[in-house]
Amino acid sequence: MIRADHISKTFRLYRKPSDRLKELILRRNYHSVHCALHDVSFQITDGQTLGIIGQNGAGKSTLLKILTGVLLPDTGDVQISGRITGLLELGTGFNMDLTGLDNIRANAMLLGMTQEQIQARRTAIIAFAELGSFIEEPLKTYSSGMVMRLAFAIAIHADPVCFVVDEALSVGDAYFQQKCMRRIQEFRANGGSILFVSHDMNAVKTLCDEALLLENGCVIDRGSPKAVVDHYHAMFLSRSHHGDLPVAINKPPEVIDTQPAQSIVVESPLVGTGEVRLLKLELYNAADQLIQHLTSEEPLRIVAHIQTLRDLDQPHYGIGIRNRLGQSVFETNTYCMGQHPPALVAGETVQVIWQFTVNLIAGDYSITVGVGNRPYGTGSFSEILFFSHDLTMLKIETNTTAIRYDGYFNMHPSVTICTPELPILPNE
Ligand SMILES: Nc1ncnc2c1ncn2[C@@H]1O[C@H](COP(=O)(O)OP(=O)(O)OP(=O)(O)O)[C@@H](O)[C@H]1O
Repeated sequence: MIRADHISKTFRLYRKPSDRLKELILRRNYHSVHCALHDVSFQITDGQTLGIIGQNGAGKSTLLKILTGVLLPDTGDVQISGRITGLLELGTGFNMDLTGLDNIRANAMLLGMTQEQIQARRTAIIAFAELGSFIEEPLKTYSSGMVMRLAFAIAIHADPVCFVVDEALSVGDAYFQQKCMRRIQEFRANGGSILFVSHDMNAVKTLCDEALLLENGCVIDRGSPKAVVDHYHAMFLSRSHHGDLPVAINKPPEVIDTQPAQSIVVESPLVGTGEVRLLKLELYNAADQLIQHLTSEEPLRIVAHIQTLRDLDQPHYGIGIRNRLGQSVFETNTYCMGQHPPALVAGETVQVIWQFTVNLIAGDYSITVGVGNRPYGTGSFSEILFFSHDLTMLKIETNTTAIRYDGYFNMHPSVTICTPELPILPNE
């Protein structure tokens, strides 16, 4: 179990290195203070995977350094019922002049392993790292991927209670990354906790039990990975908004509304200015019946009734389908489709009708709706008027007449089996 209570950390920033010396000698203030973490508290239980997300400079690395004992907090307390290891600051504790073998001993000691433990694990560490004869060469001859292999092998064999998985893992090649991920899954299955720090939001949604969003050193959200990642995306979306009215970010729903959403008025979308309202969102099958269930491979019609409260000169409409984990399986908008929807005047209502054949594997899906004005680039909007996930639920059932397949979509493959022709022997 890991418990962080009210962790805060500030750094002193000096304009020039000489300012530190001046401050010491002249006893005057030559620094400004930067608060990297402010009153951060959380707990990770055994076997839990906690995702930590946030934009560059949000405070993720500082938090990890405090948890792993590399940095001391100014205030607050960390309690860990064992060892926490990971790839943090790749190469920390390695001596580049020593061989891989010598570094195993030195690094494992730094992690607090006893001589007996090091001796017992040495062979397994060497075997896991797969460095061949390089294990007897100095680390300065290693590539960064090779250093990562050694660091991971030591860290995972140090009997941690919590393992930190961060972007440093991506230094490894695809083969070794997969090997590491398998080992991490094993560690987790055996009750180990994982702190997952990544900018890969799909991985956060897939791997984590819970996520924590850091912004300017503060925890601004914590909850299901899907909801927290939505909040994170909403922050980015709202930054691209340049409309007259400010865009508001609302808390995304934790639970998808499973009631038929024939008449929903979404007053507070995930992101929106309040200038556009979604009055109704309806799902229809081929027989024109309002539905929440559909058989895979059948046509679906989604009708979004949208009202604008102000004039829109270049409105565009977006639609998305997400799976149970909140991963986008399909999304597009009228701008990306090369459409030019007509301008709208204040008070006007439009019906945006989307039609698909749903070639999705059976499961629970949800619908995302967006409305923007004034598109630019490859599909961004100067004004984000309405954007919300999980507005209604769609349950896709297996189509027993379709082929059996695994994955996300039925790609409707065709297959040809060729028998190699017999070689033609040259005439003699
Ligand atoms: N040693 C330091 N001295 C001064 N400021 C620091 C120091 N370490 C971090 N900071 C500052 O603290 C803030 C948080 O940095 P941190 O590295 O924790 O962010 P991060 O969320 O890990 O970012 P990234 O996603 O880019 O890795 C940043 O503004 C950074 O400039």
